[in-house]
Amino acid sequence: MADLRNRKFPESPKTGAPVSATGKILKGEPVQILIAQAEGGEHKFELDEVALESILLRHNVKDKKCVVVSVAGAFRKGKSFLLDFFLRYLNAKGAPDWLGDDNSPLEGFSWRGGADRDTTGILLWSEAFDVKLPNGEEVVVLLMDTQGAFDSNSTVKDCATVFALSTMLSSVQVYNLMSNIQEDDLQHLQLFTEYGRLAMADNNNSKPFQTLEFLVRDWQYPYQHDYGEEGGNILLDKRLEISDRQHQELQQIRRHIKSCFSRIGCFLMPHPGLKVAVNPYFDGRLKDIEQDFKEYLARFVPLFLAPENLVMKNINGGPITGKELVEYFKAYVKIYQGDELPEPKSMLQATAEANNLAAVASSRDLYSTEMEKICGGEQPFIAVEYLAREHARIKDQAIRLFNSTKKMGGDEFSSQFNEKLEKEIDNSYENFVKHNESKNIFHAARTPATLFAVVVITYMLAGLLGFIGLESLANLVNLVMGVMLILLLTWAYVRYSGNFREVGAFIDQLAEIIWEKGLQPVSTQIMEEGAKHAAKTSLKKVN
Ligand SMILES: Nc1nc2c(ncn2[C@@H]2O[C@H](COP(=O)(O)OP(=O)(O)OP(=O)(O)O)[C@@H](O)[C@H]2O)c(=O)[nH]1
Ligand SMILES: [Mg+2]
Repeated sequence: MADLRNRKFPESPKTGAPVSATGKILKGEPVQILIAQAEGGEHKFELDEVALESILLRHNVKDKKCVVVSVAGAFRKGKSFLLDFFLRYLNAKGAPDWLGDDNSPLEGFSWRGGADRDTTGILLWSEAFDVKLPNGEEVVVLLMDTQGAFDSNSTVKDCATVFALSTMLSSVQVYNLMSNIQEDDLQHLQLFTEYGRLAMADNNNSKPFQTLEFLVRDWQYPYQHDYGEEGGNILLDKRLEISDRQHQELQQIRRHIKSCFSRIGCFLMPHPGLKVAVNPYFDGRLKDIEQDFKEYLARFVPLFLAPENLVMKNINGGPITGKELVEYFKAYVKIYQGDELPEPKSMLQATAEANNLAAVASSRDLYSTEMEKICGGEQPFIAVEYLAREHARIKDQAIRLFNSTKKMGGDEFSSQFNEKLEKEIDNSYENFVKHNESKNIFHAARTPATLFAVVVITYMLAGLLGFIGLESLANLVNLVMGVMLILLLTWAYVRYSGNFREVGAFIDQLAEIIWEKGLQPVSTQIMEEGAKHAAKTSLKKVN
């Protein structure tokens, strides 16, 4: 594919179409605008702004309203192949034999046989097609090809990003499905559109996206529902029907899909024949395609591309020009490159995570309830060692409950939740310890007791110093006593009123320092001396 980054399109003076270096007018080519990158296991998408602007900022596009038709769905299901017929229709400019001759190979967006994915990221056709609406207004039509979902190289996030971006930026999204509309197709649609809706600023309650067309390829039951639009809509009504008898989950999927799109339709396509499906040398020529398929293709394409059926791209209720579309592309891609959106996950991973989180929550509840019984608000202070022993016992009980709860995802997956549980339990143990401490009246009375002791000591010291004539020193000690008294009264006021709590905390800290550095060593010393003295006296008595 041409590298548009380093290439500048000079414009043809007459038509505005890009011209090659040799001056020959190009019919157009697929241009990669969203590039999928996988580096060291990390998947990212990057917008090629130069390539995008080379299409949308051309003078015949930038100020015109745009119609954007995209095809999305699982990989290897003929999306690019179909888009090449869209190209033929637009190139024919209304000619009735637009399907072309029997022997021309099908060209345009890259398509091919084989089991491995072909298209990656998002591509636009380099030419925006000028179309005149029945009311005389000129608009441009853009075609968008997308990376197929669910191939073995893409994560759920990759698939969701491509689908969401193409839905947000197109006016018609063709949801390309094989054989039938299955429940998993609806589930994926729900996941992907929700990922898109999250990224869009929700200015009003209107539906965020425009037209969604379910295109069922290789429809095998025409005897039940006819090929084409009519049969498709009957099938669609059946699949999207909501009834009270349905499970809530099924009802919710259907409600979600209906709430996302302004219009939803369905078309049943016949099988194109074995040459298309399995012949490795098939190059897209019409003579190798079944008549039925060609007939219904000729009905399907104009449903979206005939001038009277075009749907203009609208965002926030207004039509969008090429210039504005560039800005929306940039803004939306940036959202998906950032971290603010939650990561879409596979069904198993999401379920396993929910199971594990629920198990963590019930084990944590068990821990809290049992610990509350031992040292909760109503319970008196208990010895620290006893509390630690009980904590170990109940924590063990909670972890055993977590391990014995049935969870999806396997042991390795659970181990990170086990760690989370342990961390949460340890945190709440710290709180229980603090709470228990606060019930210890000796601890609670430490500040007033310390301050009071200092007041008494300074009072006696001041008296003594006055008695031996050291008046100035006695005054200094009196000053200290006064400060301590003020601190004591302030502390009492803070505790009583609950105001100025930071002042209270400061006094507590000060008292703690006085206790630890001054009173506690002295009192320990006195106690030790006292004990020694008592031991000596009792020894003398015995002798
Ligand atoms: N069975 C069947 N095969 C089709 C149909 N249309 C195209 N094909 C074949 O499907 C194969 C894949 O076509 P592509 O257009 O490359 O498919 P794609 O969905 O774009 O694939 P990716 O780009 O890998 O996502 C080709 O061999 C086509 O011949 C169809 O309606 N039914
Ligand atoms: Mg493709």
